[in-house]
This record gives sequence, C-alpha cells and structure tokens, in this order.
Amino acid sequence: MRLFFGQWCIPWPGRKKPTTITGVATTSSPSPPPPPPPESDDDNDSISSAIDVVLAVEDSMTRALPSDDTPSAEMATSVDAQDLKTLLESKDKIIRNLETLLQDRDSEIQELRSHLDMFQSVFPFSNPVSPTATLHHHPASPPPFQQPPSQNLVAKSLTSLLDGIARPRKQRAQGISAEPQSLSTIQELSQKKFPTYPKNDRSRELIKGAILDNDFMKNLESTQIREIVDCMYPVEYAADSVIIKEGDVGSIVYVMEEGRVEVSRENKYLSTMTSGKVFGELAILYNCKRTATIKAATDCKLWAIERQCFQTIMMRTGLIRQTEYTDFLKSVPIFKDLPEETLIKISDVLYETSYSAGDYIIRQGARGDTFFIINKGKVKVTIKQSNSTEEKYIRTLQKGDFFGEKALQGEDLRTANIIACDPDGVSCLVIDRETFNQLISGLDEIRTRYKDDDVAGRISSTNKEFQNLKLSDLQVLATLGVGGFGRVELVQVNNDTSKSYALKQMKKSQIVETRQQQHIMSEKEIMGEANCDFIVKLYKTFKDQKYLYMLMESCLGGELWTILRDKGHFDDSTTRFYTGCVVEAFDYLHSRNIIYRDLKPENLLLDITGYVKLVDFGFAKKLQNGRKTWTFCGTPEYVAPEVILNRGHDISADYWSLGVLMFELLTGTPPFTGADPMKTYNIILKGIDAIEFPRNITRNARVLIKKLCRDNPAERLTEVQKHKWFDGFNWEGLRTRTLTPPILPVVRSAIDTSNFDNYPPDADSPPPDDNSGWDSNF
Ligand SMILES: Nc1ncnc2c1ncn2[C@@H]1O[C@H](COP(=O)(O)OP(=O)(O)OP(=O)(O)O)[C@@H](O)[C@H]1O
Ligand SMILES: Nc1nc2c(ncn2[C@@H]2O[C@@H]3COP(=O)(O)O[C@H]3[C@H]2O)c(=O)[nH]1
Ligand SMILES: Nc1nc2c(ncn2[C@@H]2O[C@@H]3COP(=O)(O)O[C@H]3[C@H]2O)c(=O)[nH]1
Repeated sequence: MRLFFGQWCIPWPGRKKPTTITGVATTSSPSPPPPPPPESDDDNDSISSAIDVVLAVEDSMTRALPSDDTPSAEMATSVDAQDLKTLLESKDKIIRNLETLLQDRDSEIQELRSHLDMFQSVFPFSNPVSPTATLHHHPASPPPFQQPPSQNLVAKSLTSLLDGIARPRKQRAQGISAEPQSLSTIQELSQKKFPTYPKNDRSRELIKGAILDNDFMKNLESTQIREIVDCMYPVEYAADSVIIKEGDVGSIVYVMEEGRVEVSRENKYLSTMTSGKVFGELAILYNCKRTATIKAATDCKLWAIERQCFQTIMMRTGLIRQTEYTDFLKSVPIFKDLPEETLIKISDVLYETSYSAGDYIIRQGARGDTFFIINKGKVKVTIKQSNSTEEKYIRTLQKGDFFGEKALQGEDLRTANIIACDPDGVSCLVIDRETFNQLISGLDEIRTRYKDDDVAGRISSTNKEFQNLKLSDLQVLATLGVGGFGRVELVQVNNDTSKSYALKQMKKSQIVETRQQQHIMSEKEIMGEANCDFIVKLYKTFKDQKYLYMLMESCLGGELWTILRDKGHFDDSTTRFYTGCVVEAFDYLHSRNIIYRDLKPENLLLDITGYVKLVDFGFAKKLQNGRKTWTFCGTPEYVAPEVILNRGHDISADYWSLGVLMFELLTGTPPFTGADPMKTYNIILKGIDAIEFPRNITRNARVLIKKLCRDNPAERLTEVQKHKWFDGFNWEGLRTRTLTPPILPVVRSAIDTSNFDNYPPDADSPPPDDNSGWDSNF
C-alpha cells in the first residue's frame, strides 16, 4: 500500500507547466534544447517526454513555415499539413498519457482513502480533528496543515484527506485496546490443532503475498504466516452476495483468490478489491464490529480463516517458543534452582544461532561475551595446551548442555574451543553477558522486593467514611476531563464545599460495545487496592442502569499534559522530579506484578502540592508471575515494539514508555511520532537509535532514555533510581513529600477548576440501559 503523503502535497502537474509550450510556440528563434527531465517521479517523466515531442515538432514547424521573403504557397501548404498531422498526433498522445495518469492517480486516491478509512475505523484518534480539539493545540506540534494554493481537484481532495489525519500531540492522545476474546493457557494454546487445507504453490504464494501487502498484518513472523496459509480453507461467493456486513460481529478473515468485491460504508462506495488482497482483518485484529460491507461484484473464490484459529496462531508462536526455551533452561545445571518466572524471563532474551559441522562456535583465546545452551546437535570441546600445537579433545556436549559460562563469570578470554560436530548441524540458544548479568541481578532483587502484604483492599477497610455514601449525595460542580467512556466531574458531598472529589462516569453500553468490561473491572480492582501516594486513590464505586461511577480523590493541579502544552517543554530537573514520581508509582505497581500500560502526560495529574499522581488504570493488569499479556493497548506514541509486534509483553513495556515520557517532557514531543498510528508504529520499530536527540537533552538523560527504550524488553533498565541522571536526586524527600516540587499549581479552593480546560456541556443523548449484569462485581 503506498502512502507518500509528501509527494501528494505538490499540486499536480505543477512541475511541467503548459505555459512552457505556449512560450516556445510564439517565438520564431531556434528553440533551446529541451531541459533535462526531472530526476524523480515516473509520471512526470512521461508527461515530460510527451511534451518534449510536441516542443520539437512545434519548433520544426516554426522554422519550416515560410517567412515573408520566401513566398512558396505550395510548399508551405504541404509542410503545414504534414507537420500539423504530427503535431495533432503528439497532442493526442499527451492527452492519452494524461488520461492514463489521471486514472492511476484516481486509483491511488481510492487506495489512500480506503487506507485512511481503515485506520479511522479502528483507531478513533485518526478521526478528523474535532472543533473542540483546537482547544488543545500543542505548541510543539507542527502548524496545522496548509492548503496548497492549487484549485486542482486532485490536490483538493487529498488535502481534505490529509486534514483528517491526526497530527502528533495536537490533542490529547487516546488509548486503544484490543483484547483477544479468550485468553487461554499455554498448554491449551500449544496443543490446539486446527485442520489444514491443501493448496497449490500459486495459492500459497498469493495468500502470503496478500498478508505481506496488508499494513495490519505484514509484521507477522514467517511461522505465523505459514500457519495461517496452512489453515485457510476455500469458500466461494456468487456475484451480488454480501460477504461481510458492516456492524456485524466478525469471525472470519479472508484472502481473495479470484473475483472482485466492492467495499462500502454507510451505503457509500469506498473501493474495489481484486485478487491478492486481505479483508475482514480489522474486526478480528482490533476486536471491533465489521467496519465496512463487502459485496461480491463477480463470482468470488476466497480463502478464509476463523477468528479463533487466527488469534491462536497470533498468540502461540511466542508462547510456544517461550515454553520450549524455559524447558531447556530447566535442564541447564546453572539455572536449575532458579524459579520458573526467572527462567521464563531468561528465555525471553535468548536468541537462536545455527552452525554446520566443523564450525568453530568458540575459539580458545578469543574474547567472549556469550553464553550458549545447545538446542540441537552435538559439539566437541578441545583445548590447546600452551606447550603444544595440537588440540586435545576434552568432551562432547549435546542438547541441553551449556558452554561459555566463564565469559559470564567475568572471564574475558575463552578457555577452550567449541566445535560443531553433528552432521545435521547444531543449534544453540545464546544469551549475551550484559543481558544475562542484568537480568539475573534484577530478578534477584525483584524476588526480594516482592511484597504481598497490603492487598487486603483499601476500599473496604480504610474508607468507612464512604461506606454509606449514595450517588444522590453527590453534587456535580464542573467537568474536569472527558475520557473514552464519559466525563470526569468535580463533585462535592452534601454541599460541603471544603472537600471535593473526582467522579468518573462511564457509559455501560459503550464499555460493552468496545469489549472493555474486563479492563474496567480490573481498573476498579487495581485502583481500589492501590495504596501509594503517587497513584490517585479510588474511594468508592457506584453503578446504575446506564453508568458505572468511580469516586476518586481530586487532583486540582491539572494534567501534566496541560502544563507541558503551555510551557513547551521542561528542563532537566523539572523532568527529573516528574519522572521520579512515575518511578515511585511504577515501583509500587511492578512489585505487585501490575503493569500500567498507559503512561503519558495526560494521565499524570498534579495534586495541590505539585506532586504528580498516576490516574486512569483502564489498561492496568495484574500479571501472573513471570507471565506475559497479549492485549494490544496503549497510546500509539507510547507503545513498546513488542506490543506492536504482538509478541507478548510485561512490565518492561512500562519502562519503554517511561523513556518516551522523559523525551516528551524534555522536548514537548514524543520521540516516535508519525502522521498516523501506523507510521508511528513503523518509526517505533526502527528503534531509539534512529531518533535524533535535540541538544537540550543532556548526555545523562539521553543515555537513560536509550537504556529504557531498548528494543529487547529484557535489556531495559529497571533500576532507574540508580542511574547517573538521578545522581544526587533526593528520593527520600520525594517519598516523604518534603522535596519542593518544580511547579506549584495555583488552587484557590477545593472547588477551583481553573487548572483544567473548559468542557462544553454533554450534548450526547443518554446512553441505553444495560441491565445484563456483567458489572455485578463493580
Ligand atoms: N482524580 C482526578 N482528579 C482530577 N481530574 C481527573 C481525575 N481523574 C480524571 N481526571 C480528568 O479526567 C480526564 C479523563 O480521565 P481518565 O483518563 O481517567 O478517563 P478515561 O475515560 O479513562 O480516559 P481515556 O479515554 O483518555 O483513557 C483526565 O485526563 C483528567 O483530566
Ligand atoms: N473500514 C474499511 N474497511 C475496508 C476498506 N477497504 C477494505 N476494507 C476491508 O473491509 C473489511 C470489513 O470488515 P473488517 O472491518 O473486519 O475489515 C475491513 C477491511 O479488511 C476501507 O476503505 N475501509
Ligand atoms: N576450560 C574448559 N572449558 C570447558 C570444558 N568443558 C567445556 N568447556 C566449555 O568451553 C567453553 C569455552 O568458552 P569459555 O571459556 O567461555 O567457557 C568454556 C566452558 O563452558 C573444560 O573441560 N575446560
């Protein structure tokens, strides 16, 4: 799929103007040689050569035409007729070229529009910028897109398309989430077998090509693609039948083998798709309803795969690999006493290497930084004595054995040779020194730090004050914010203006529609149990037929996002203070195996003293020891690569986002920022080393950001407090709240909302009732 937005900004066909022709035709002097064609853009090249032909013909005509002092009417007429014919043919050629070009551009526009529509269908933040969004113009973001001066229709329609694309940080970023329908255990997933369907090589290639051509699926691993290809079964649809109906719950992904389908939305034609295209992937990948209708325009032959089979394939590759590696590690003596979760962690950092018989995997005397576990085949250990040139055979090692441990124990030089000696080749699992040391020491500490003492639930025990409180006792004073499921209001209890609270009100119907029930329950549970000064406290929950409510402490200093928006960026020490608050909140959560997953300045609120607290636990999740989670959620600019690649993620994803936060606080813009989410994801996948750091980021800050934003989750720094950037930082002062915050918000009373943006009254009609009972535990 092509998305050259920059290219489209040039008003077509601006580079070769028709005026050039007019200009040459009116001159009677010999024409200069045509200018060299532009270096890029095939389309313009073809116009250019067609135009050059006309120029040459017109030029020769001009020169051949009788001048006043050579009057030969006969000759003039014959030259006239011939050259005129050539001229007309050339003009005709230009017209045909231009028509072809227009058709090409039309289909590109259609493709682009369809592409955009697909993004907008699944990512609500790529919707056209709403009028209220102008309230939140971010100073550091680029100026709003300028209309090109051309009135050309092509340019105009593209301009309006481009206007619909979300620009970085212009408005508050919205979180996204897609929870697989049922999360199964590793055993279930790995044992699950799906029938495979025979197909010829041409069909296999076609399906593979369709997947690689699809922006939402092209990042799948080759094993996943192979499994999908195997499991796809043939289906046929007669012309005019509806294959997918907009709004339905989708359960099948298709690849088109033969035929033509038409895509429409709200009865408006969107595009036509032919052989070699995937469709129906959005509803399955993003757990939403069908975003468009697909109707067979001719008889169609398709390949199909069911949701469950598709999702299982997506999830199990990583899981099976992790399980296999973990099992291996259990057979390695040095690891045998480590707990399961540590082994799982280690298995995440392993990578696999292969050798042919006779290859030296390790050479005695060489420097070494890697530790190996044999996964397949046998190796020979030999040692060369200093007084001999001969290599002495020591032993043979096989599957499950390890070698290279001396490097990890701090020895620099290899003490023996390791030679692959299996005719079928050798495969090893490898860990590098840095990862190994970092991970083991880190996990040791994690184990000792792990506390389970205060999970009793603060809501029930300590908040007797709110025990008898009813929803009707609350009075709404103002709106503090608008979230995905409704508004957050500032409220008081029984007209007591000396205290205020924040009441988050969420539409039940919308929660169900977006399948976020599980997330909301976990938000209540995690916030309710959390007892940390750096996390907004949840006092009580309510529900009625239409809404769920969460009564929280109010943080009247406003969002850190608003302050950043107004200031542009923060200096090193301001950033350090806010990052420190987040580190404290993360330490609290992570030591309880809770992953937060939605770090961004919008979710950091200042209390009246200027300390920040984490809010919005909609994506937070308690993980089983050492296990990962697969939900695609977060905010595009902040998601870690493993989330994008669907490889499973754990608390290390939070450290990635901490690096992103530091960068955004120091510069005003997150490091990975594209014109649309898919571009942002592609930039994220290129890694932090591809990002240019502005000069105002100090060396220590840069080093820390890079250590947090490592591609490999296991390599990310987790002991952030000890990093050089925090040297001299008063952690104790932060914890005891005696450290002076960099910004003291002005809050005049318990009901002063001046640090929040203004929100117009809710214009939406009330949501429908939902009495289905899914929220009985809320
Ligand atoms: N305890 C609070 N005190 C003050 N303001 C709050 C509080 N909780 C939420 N807000 C305001 O309301 C906004 C939305 O709240 P929150 O992020 O929890 O809602 P959400 O529906 O989960 O949002 P999103 O869709 O962005 O995830 C916050 O960004 C903040 O401005
Ligand atoms: N929303 C949308 N879907 C499209 C478009 N073009 C093709 N599609 C496909 O139409 C499918 C309808 O069902 P899904 O939402 O599952 O996935 C959608 C896409 O695969 C388009 O322009 N917009
Ligand atoms: N020095 C030594 N290394 C051995 C022997 N048997 C297996 N090895 C492995 O060979 C490896 C060579 O690289 P290292 O020195 O890092 O670690 C060594 C051991 O893991 C042995 O008897 N002596």
